[in-house]
Amino acid sequence: MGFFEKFKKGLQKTRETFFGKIKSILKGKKLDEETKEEIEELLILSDVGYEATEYILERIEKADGDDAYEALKKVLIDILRGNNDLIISDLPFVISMVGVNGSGKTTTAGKLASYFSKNGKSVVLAACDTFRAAAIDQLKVWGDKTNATIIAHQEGADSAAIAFDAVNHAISKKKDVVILDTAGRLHTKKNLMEELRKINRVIKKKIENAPHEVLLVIDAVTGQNGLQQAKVFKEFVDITGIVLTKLDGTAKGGIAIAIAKELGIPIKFVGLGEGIDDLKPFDAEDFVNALLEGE
Ligand SMILES: Nc1nc2c(ncn2[C@@H]2O[C@H](COP(=O)(O)OP(=O)(O)OP(=O)(O)O)[C@@H](O)[C@H]2O)c(=O)[nH]1
Repeated sequence: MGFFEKFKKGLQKTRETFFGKIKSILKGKKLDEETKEEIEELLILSDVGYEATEYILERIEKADGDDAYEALKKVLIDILRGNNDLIISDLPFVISMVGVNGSGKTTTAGKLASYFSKNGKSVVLAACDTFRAAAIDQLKVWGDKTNATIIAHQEGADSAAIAFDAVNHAISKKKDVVILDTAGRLHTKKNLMEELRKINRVIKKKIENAPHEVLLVIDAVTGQNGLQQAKVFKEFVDITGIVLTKLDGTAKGGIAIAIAKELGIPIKFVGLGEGIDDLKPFDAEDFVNALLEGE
């Protein structure tokens, strides 16, 4: 299945419930009071959020053309587009996965390992979430599936030491990509943020520019709550990209637009299912087309 087909399938609920209705309301028309209210409601219900919704409507009004639908499409693409590609600039390239428990971090680390392997890269997966024994086992299963090397210590071990080992291993064995699966929960928020910073400090001793990417994993199903969590992480950690997971499980996929607009951080990948191939590099145009016109 091509990327666009994947987007279409993954966004089916959001399209059928909300976005798919927009074309018949706006195509070939100007935005008037009545259509404006209809669109506003659809956007808000799909978790686009108040701020982004008002911005979108304002932009359509300013566009002042005869086709409000095309104007809307353009605004959505503008909001979502920018720095969406993950470019491997240095070797070994270190990616840190952060986010709350259950957001899909470990699964996404595994899917990313598969994605890079398929693109001819050798991968090291580091089980830095030592808060939960199951997370370590889960990552080991992904290691088997993807041919990635797993670096893990026992439950409760120092996560920065594991990250350090993983980076060392990658340097000495000339591996291409290191993916750090960090903890999503510790006893306090302060502990968690301290731990993430410590991991960064420690790996910088080996590779100055690492981590090259810090990907914040957000569960789309949690909608506006996920956005609030993201704001907390953003305060403490330099996030370089978002992975929005479980888009297939929600009708409120409009959260992608709220995230891009309010956080100003590019979406780099989206999770469109539980399977190993269900993680896709983000493409704003394909995403918007799949959102608005699936059929
Ligand atoms: N439908 C769907 N399910 C997903 C997607 N991504 C992850 N999941 C599921 O979400 C659940 C939680 O994923 P995990 O990877 O365990 O989440 P986590 O953030 O690592 O959580 P902890 O390991 O508890 O820290 C699993 O059942 C995954 O299969 C997605 O894109 N679509």
